This record gives sequence, structure tokens and C-alpha cells, in this order.
Amino acid sequence: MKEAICFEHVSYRYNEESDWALQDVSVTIERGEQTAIIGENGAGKSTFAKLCCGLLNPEHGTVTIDSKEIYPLKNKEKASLIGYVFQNPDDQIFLSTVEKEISYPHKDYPDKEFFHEVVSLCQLENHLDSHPYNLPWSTRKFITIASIILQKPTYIIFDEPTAGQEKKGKEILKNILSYLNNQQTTVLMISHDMEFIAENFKRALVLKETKVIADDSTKRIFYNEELLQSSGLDQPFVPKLLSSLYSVDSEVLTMDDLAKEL
Ligand SMILES: Nc1ncnc2c1ncn2[C@@H]1O[C@H](COP(=O)(O)OP(=O)(O)OP(=O)(O)O)[C@@H](O)[C@H]1O
Repeated sequence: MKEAICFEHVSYRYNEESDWALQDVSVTIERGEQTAIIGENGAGKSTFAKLCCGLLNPEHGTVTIDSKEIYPLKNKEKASLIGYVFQNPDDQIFLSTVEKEISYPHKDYPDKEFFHEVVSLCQLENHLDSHPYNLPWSTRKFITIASIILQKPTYIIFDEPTAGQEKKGKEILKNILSYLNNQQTTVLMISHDMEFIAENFKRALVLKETKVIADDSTKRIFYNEELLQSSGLDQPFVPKLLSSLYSVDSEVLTMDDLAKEL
């Protein structure tokens, strides 16, 4: 068995009259890798994520997870392999309290220790009895993240988790990523937040106009100004600064890396 998400020559369009949303994508994300998915609006990132989770069926090619074709699997089996944290939490929330929402499909989550660990990780301790819609959007996002982590999938895809988050929310997310890394949960994250990716991810896929045009370390991608420009992506602050100072290859991506170098 290959422990990975594998796309082999995958193409998808939403209907026969529409243009391709993703074309001839072949990529492998092995277990344990934390990978960012970046690209301009409409490049195909969310389509890629939905194909990964088996929400969409490729028109050409195959998407397998741990050697199983994902789309035909039953929902329960899909959920145990891969969880998808939607861009908009309101697409995912449907129960009347935070506790019920994150415990679903159990009425009473069986592993109490794990439950409280995740509640604390997502900083939801004071909200368990609240109605999710009485809480701010940024907190609703953590409700959806907690509910996916509690299902213990092997892989999790986050769709724009930093959108609408202030510094504190991004800190919580950073802790969540590091927790999942320690738990050996493989994370894919779609984001337009290049600073957050530079700080938290070592690998990135760059999508442009329905295709994966780069699959490389974030260090190489964030120093490739031509690639970033042609993909409509911002260069993070530290690579931008160092590129303007030196015409040398650098490995430095974040302020922390920079402080260590000086
Ligand atoms: N439900 C849909 N029906 C028809 N076309 C769609 C649908 N969802 C997306 N598309 C089209 O598929 C293409 C890829 O869209 P997708 O949402 O995957 O891009 P994206 O990179 O996630 O964009 P964004 O960053 O804006 O979320 C776009 O041309 C988009 O208009």
C-alpha cells in the first residue's frame, strides 16, 4: 500500500459546457508531509481539495488515498481517511451547540481525554454550551477544525484557515498545525497568506490556470520571483527583503530564520 494521496493525470470540469477547473494533474503527497497549496483566484485549489476528499469525481485520471480510489468509498470511510475544513465554517456547522457540533456523529464523544485536549487546542473551553451562530466567525472556524480533528482522519485539508483571523487566531492555528504534525496527521493547506505559509510549511504546490506549475520546497518557491509574479502571488517579507539586498540564493524565509542568521 502506498501511504499517500496520489493524483494521476486528473482532470475535472463542473459540467460539460464549462471550461476545465483542473487539467492533467499528477502529484503525490506522502503521509507526514505538510503541504501548502497556493495560486491565484480561480486557479483550481478548492477543486483540487474537493477531489482529494472524494467530494468530486475526476472526469479523467484517478485520485487515490493510501492506494484506495477515494470517490467511490462510503462517506464514513472517506471521513476516516481525510477531513476537509471548509473555507466558510457556515457550510459545515448545523447543530445547536458547540459540544454537539464537534462531538458529531457521537452524541457523547467517547474519548474524553482526547475531546478535552482538542477543545483546549482550539480554545473552545468557554463555548461548549453556546450556539455556534452566537459566536464570531473566527471562533466558528475553530469549531469546524475541532470537529474534523476529533474524527481522527489520517489527512486533513484546510481551505483558507487564516482568512478572517487576527494575530491570536493565527497563533492558535500555528499550534494546531504543530499538534497535528506531532500526531502524524498529514496536512494540506490552501492559503493566500504567504507569510503564514513561509512560517509553517516546507513544501508547496503552485496552481495556475487549472494546472500544477510548481511542486517544490517553500524555500525555493519563495525565492523564485518570476514564478511568484507569473502566478499572481506575493513574495513574503523576508525573501523580498533579502532578494533586494543580495543577488544570492538564500535559505531564509522568516524573521526567526533571519535572526538566527545574523
Ligand atoms: N461549483 C462550480 N460550478 C462551476 N464552476 C466552478 C464551480 N466551482 C468552481 N468553478 C470554477 O472552477 C475553476 C476553479 O475554481 P476553484 O474554486 O477550484 O479555484 P480556487 O483556486 O480555489 O479559487 P479561489 O482562490 O478564488 O477560491 C474556476 O474557473 C471556477 O470558476
